[in-house]
Order: sequence, then C-alpha cells, then structure tokens
Amino acid sequence: MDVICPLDVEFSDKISLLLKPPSSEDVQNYFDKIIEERQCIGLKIKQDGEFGKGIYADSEFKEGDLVLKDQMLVGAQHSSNKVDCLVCSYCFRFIGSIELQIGRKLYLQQLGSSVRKECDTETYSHISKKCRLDDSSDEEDDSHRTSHNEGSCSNSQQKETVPLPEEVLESLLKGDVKLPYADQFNLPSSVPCPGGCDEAQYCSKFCADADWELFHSSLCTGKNSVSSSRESILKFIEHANETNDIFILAAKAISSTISRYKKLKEAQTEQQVRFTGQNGIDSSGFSFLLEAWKPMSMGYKRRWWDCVALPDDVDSCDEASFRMEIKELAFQSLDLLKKAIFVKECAPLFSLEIYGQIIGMFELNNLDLVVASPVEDYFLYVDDLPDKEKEEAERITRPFLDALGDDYSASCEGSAFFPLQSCMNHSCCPNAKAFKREEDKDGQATIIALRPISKGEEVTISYIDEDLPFEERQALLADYGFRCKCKKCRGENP
Ligand SMILES: C[S@@+](CC[C@H](N)C(=O)[O-])C[C@H]1O[C@@H](n2cnc3c(N)ncnc32)[C@H](O)[C@@H]1O
Repeated sequence: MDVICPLDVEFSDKISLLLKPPSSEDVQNYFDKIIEERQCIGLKIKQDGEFGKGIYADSEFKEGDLVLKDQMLVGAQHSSNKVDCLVCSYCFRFIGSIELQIGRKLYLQQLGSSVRKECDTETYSHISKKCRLDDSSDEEDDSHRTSHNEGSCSNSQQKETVPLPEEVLESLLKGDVKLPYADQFNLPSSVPCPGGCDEAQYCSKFCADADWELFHSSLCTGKNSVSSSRESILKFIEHANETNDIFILAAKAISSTISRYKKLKEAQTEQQVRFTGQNGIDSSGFSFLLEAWKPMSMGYKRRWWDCVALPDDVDSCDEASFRMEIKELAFQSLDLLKKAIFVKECAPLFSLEIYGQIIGMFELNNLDLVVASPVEDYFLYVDDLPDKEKEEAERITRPFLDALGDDYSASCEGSAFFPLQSCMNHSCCPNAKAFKREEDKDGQATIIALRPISKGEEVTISYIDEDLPFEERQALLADYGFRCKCKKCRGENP
C-alpha cells in the first residue's frame, strides 16, 4: 500500500510552487551572485548546454590551476567517522591538538564504543552504508568524488593494533602528555556548542555562531538548547545513524530553510512597523518561505525513491517493492523529524514530497567531503626527521602508532552539497577534478584543472573512476540517475 503523508494533501498547491523549476533569469542571477561572492574569476554558468546547466570557462586555465573553491550549502561528517576525527561541526577543520586527536580516537576505540569498521549488514545496508566502490582514499592524492552518502568501510585486512593503558590515554586527553614535535602542528582550540551539547564542537566562535544560526539551534540536544523536544531529536538522529545518515543532511537543509524564513520575516516585519506603524505581513508568510527555499530550489533534483539505482542484489521484478521500502523509510524518518522540529508556518517543508526531493537532490549531486588528517602529517614529519632525532622521537611515538594501527591516518569523511560544484556535468574524459591541496584544510570543494581549459569550454569532472570499462562506468553512473553521453562514451558505444 502506498504511503500517504497528510501534509502532501493539505499543502499540495504550496508544494508545487516550491518545486516549480525557477525561471532561467532567477537561475542566472542566483549563480552569477555566488560566482561573484566566491570570487571565481573566469567562470560562468550556462543553462542551454546539452545536459542542462553547466559551468563554463570564461578565461583560460592552465593545467594545475585552481578553477573553483566552493563553500558547502549543507554538509555532515559520516556518523561512523566521528570516532576517528574531531572536527569543527561547521567547517570540518581538525580541532584541538595532535595529542587530543590521537588520545580521543584510541580512548573511544578502546572503550569499545566504536561503531566503525563494520560493513553493515542491517536491513537497509544496500541503500545506505555501501562500501565505497570509488574509494579515493587509496589514491596518492586527496581527491574527492561525488558521493552517495555512504559510510566508507575500511579495509578488513587491518594490522593488529597494540592497546595502550587507559591512564596513558587519559593523560593524552587531558594534555598532560606532550608528543615530540606535535607543536609544529597547531590546530585551533575547540569552542563548545552554545547549546551545551557534546555532539558539536567548533574551531572558532564564528563557526559556532554560524552553525547555531543556520542549522544547529533546532537540532541541538544540549541543556541550553532552544528546542523543547530533545528526546525526539535524539530519536531522529539515532534512526538516521542506524539507517542512512543522508537524513541528517536533509534535516539540516530543512532547519536552515526555516532559519532563513524566520530571518526574512522578522526583517520585513521590522521594516513595515518602522514605516507604517503596523504589521501588514500576510499571515501565512509563504512568499518568505519561497525565498528561504531558493538555494534548495536551484539544485538538480528528483524524488529519492524514484531516482535511486536498483542495487545488484535486488531482482528487477522486486523493483516496485524496493522503491516502496525506501519511501517508507523516508516517511519514518520524516515522522521523527516532525516530532523534533516541526514549525507550523513552514509545514510544506515537512511533506514527504519535499523530503524525498531534498534527499534525491543530495543523492544526485553530493560530493564526498574529505579533509586530510594532521595526525598523518605528524607521523610523516617524525618519519622524515634526521636519524638521531627520529630515533628519539619514535621511542615515544611508536607505541601510539602501533595502537592506532593502519588506520592512523583516517581523514574526516562525510558528504556535502556545494551549489556551484553541483552544476558541473560529468565527463569520462574530464578536464578538471576535485582535488585537495596541501593548504585545503577544511570542507570546501576544490576543483583543479587537469589540462589546459580554453575560454568557452565546459568545465567537467568525473563522478566516478573514469578509467573503468564502459559498462562498469554506466553501472556506476546509474546511481547518479543517468547514462553518460560524453564524447568518450559516444566513441565507445556509438
Ligand atoms: C550534478 S547534475 C549537473 C547539473 C545539471 N546538468 C543541471 O542542469 O543542474 C547531474 C545531472 O546532469 C546530467 N548530466 C551530467 N553529465 C552528464 C553526461 N555526461 N551525460 C548525460 N547527462 C549528464 C544528468 O541529468 C545528471 O543527473
């Protein structure tokens, strides 16, 4: 039986308006403004390309040039990665100190609270926590690919680790033990969540305030949280962690839209009262909701349960029940979210149609969020020391490296939606790629030219491993909802 969400029926007109494709003028203005704000000199957006909108070079780029640095609209660290790395919950920069990063990871691992390293066998594993096929972590560079919100599963052939006494880890955590040369790797100190929860920590007050204003104030479970439904938020988060952490991203997208809505409405009310002495705002405030939704309206989207590719282990005759199963899963999640953060004035955002479209948008556009670990840099630094210094340093650092095992260099991993980068079309012979450089220590997307790009040429990236054979490429691209029609594919399959 089909899932019926009462809000979809009650607000069908408003939902249609929210999902109506924006006019080409609105699209152009929106992206031109972002290009200007990001100071992406030499790029422009065009809407009349073969595959809809795309990014084009407006000047020449040489091989290795930075083409674009894009800030995320919404992003989250994978829940399974939180044991490995302590990062700013807003910009995903590593925080604390080398000692804290190592001590915390070993402490949590040894406490046995780790949920990582298990290639899930839960009911929904085929749609949520797939092992990454296109894992870029074993490439020598730090490139990141468009992602499908999977928690990456580590190599099962891990070297045995050698645990350390709890007292040693506690001293590391408290800052009583200083590791040699760790002061060469200064990390920003941790700024606590204004709501008092332990889940979110920041690299600066700026990030703490920005996250609070946009996302976290409605999703915080701390004692100073403004939310009246801490229990419900916890239940929603628990469900997302157990099934698919893309739901956390969807919740962040909804809470940021609500927060923009409230700000727009407040500003307009203030202005009206100042000029007329009365509040003449339309009580439904739907025009503000439309405006607040604008960043989401610009993303390429389809309903999640319609666009997700059929997993290999699901027979095509079971396709309808598979799609119904994930629709029901989305409905369960939405129900928990409604109990946690529902705002009556923004009710259409809590319809299943909108929820499905938001998740579908992330499925089709998201990029893997990867930030390299300073702990890896630290151990490499020690390894590169002159023999005498290295021997002395390693006497202290070796037990920590042995306790960490092969996984000592785990990066921060997550998934994020980037407004400009998500306009880049795919090519199996791309001229650019997502690539983190030495200085890219946060969660921004960095796109670098792979070869010279001439003025007027479209900038393309590969969403998958483009060196795979034709059919394998098409199978992977099915996860992004299309069959590739790039030059290389046309050549191989005319
Ligand atoms: C991330 S979006 C890129 C922006 C998109 N063109 C738009 O109009 O918003 C990805 C979608 O663009 C289209 N697309 C991108 N590259 C393509 C390719 N090489 N062949 C066919 N369609 C492609 C597909 O519809 C795909 O689902």
